[in-house]
Amino acid sequence: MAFKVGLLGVGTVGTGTAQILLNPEGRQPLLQEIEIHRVGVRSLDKPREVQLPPELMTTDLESIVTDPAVDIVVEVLGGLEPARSLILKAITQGKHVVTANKAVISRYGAEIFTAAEEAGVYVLLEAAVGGGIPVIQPLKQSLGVNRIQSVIGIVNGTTNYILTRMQTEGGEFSDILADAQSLGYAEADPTADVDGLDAADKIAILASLAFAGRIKLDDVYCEGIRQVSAADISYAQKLGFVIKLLAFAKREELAATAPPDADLLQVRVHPTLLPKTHPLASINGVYNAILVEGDPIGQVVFSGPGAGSGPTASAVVSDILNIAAVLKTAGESHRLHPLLSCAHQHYCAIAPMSELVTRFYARFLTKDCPGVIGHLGTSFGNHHVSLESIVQTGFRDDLAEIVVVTHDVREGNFRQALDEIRTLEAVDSIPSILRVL
Ligand SMILES: NC(=O)C1=CN([C@@H]2O[C@H](COP(=O)(O)OP(=O)(O)OC[C@H]3O[C@@H](n4cnc5c(N)ncnc54)[C@H](OP(=O)(O)O)[C@@H]3O)[C@@H](O)[C@H]2O)C=CC1
Ligand SMILES: N[C@@H](CC=O)C(=O)O
Ligand code: NA
Repeated sequence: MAFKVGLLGVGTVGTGTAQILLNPEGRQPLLQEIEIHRVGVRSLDKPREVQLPPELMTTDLESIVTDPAVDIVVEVLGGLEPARSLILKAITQGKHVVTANKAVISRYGAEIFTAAEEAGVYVLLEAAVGGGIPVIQPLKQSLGVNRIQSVIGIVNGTTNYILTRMQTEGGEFSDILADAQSLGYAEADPTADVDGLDAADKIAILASLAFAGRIKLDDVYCEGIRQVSAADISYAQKLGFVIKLLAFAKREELAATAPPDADLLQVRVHPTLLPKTHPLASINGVYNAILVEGDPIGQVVFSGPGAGSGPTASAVVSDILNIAAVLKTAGESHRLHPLLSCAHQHYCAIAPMSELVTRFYARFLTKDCPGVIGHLGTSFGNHHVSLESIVQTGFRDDLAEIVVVTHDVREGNFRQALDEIRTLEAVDSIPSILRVL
């Protein structure tokens, strides 16, 4: 029996997917039983890097998801629509779905997984987080017996590539972004990468799996890398840190003033100063890594290429293979495999950022007058913010530049201190505020 795939999209990921499926030799033997039956694209005239028989190609994507011969629909179109509608249509037609689309899953996961459960089909999404890195299935299966405490990851290849190159060669942000686009790492609209939205989609998905509940994307705090300047990268380096865009999902120890709700999660994305010795600090370029901490396993790090054609296709095809394997062994009348399907019902409660307890790095530009450092210290003290270091690092445009690193502090208190500092006559501006791990 051959399993028939309807492939929606032959861009970066679709091309890699077709290349694996068309060249099964030397891989898992079951791949030889999977064939590409139909292929949907936007333009039939576009030159393609993979040779696909022209009679398989169509621009009528709906005809693929309703084709009775198709067993598995692979959605690698990107964007919200028509991807969401086509996934839902495929499900109601009884097709299994494989998708790399974290934007659709993080927004419409509840609707999609409910429909899939009702229809008795799988929706697998290994490629949606960490590209080629196996992390979704390990969270569902191999780590399923653990109580997860935290998931911390570098989950966006484009921004990690940009930050790494800014750090190593001090290049211009826009030139480096253009390189990331030409390498196929960036989203069609790269603001999703740069502004942290892609990482927010991904951590919402990981949090949902790790903490067995649904996550409202609006609850995920999100800051991108636009505000990270060459000056911050350089100061961070001198202080023993690297700057990474980190995504966090954790049962956070909350400040004493927080509501006594033991199950509050922190789910957030922001650039972070990371000690150079931290396991995620050496993850560079398009590489991603996800550090999972659970009981009783302790810490596990998953790392590998987080974007790009071949690596992402590896994850897509592994999902196709998983479905084919289950269908082959279970036959037509199978029930959904509980370690492959997804059936969360309740929504997780997310703690407000004001209750987060973390260290901060802040850079101030001030008039160069006596007592400024003292005034800053007093304002921080007024709001119970204890400082680890405060140094005048030099001058910028005739203004004194002062860099502060705090001890652990409740974010709400730190923000109040900054509000007071902004009113100080000597303070010109606060160009950077970054959290420190
Ligand atoms: N690129 C990467 O490294 C990674 C991407 N992903 C995800 O994979 C998905 C695909 O990304 P990627 O391959 O980079 O995207 P591309 O833009 O490279 O490819 C998109 C493909 O879908 C087709 N397509 C898009 N919209 C339509 C439409 N309305 N009708 C018909 N065809 C359409 C395009 O057709 P045509 O070729 O004719 O224009 C193209 O073949 C996204 O969800 C992305 O987030 C996940 C992990 C990594
Ligand atoms: N644009 C994304 C692609 C993979 O998900 C990234 O840069 O990580
Ligand atoms: Na993955």
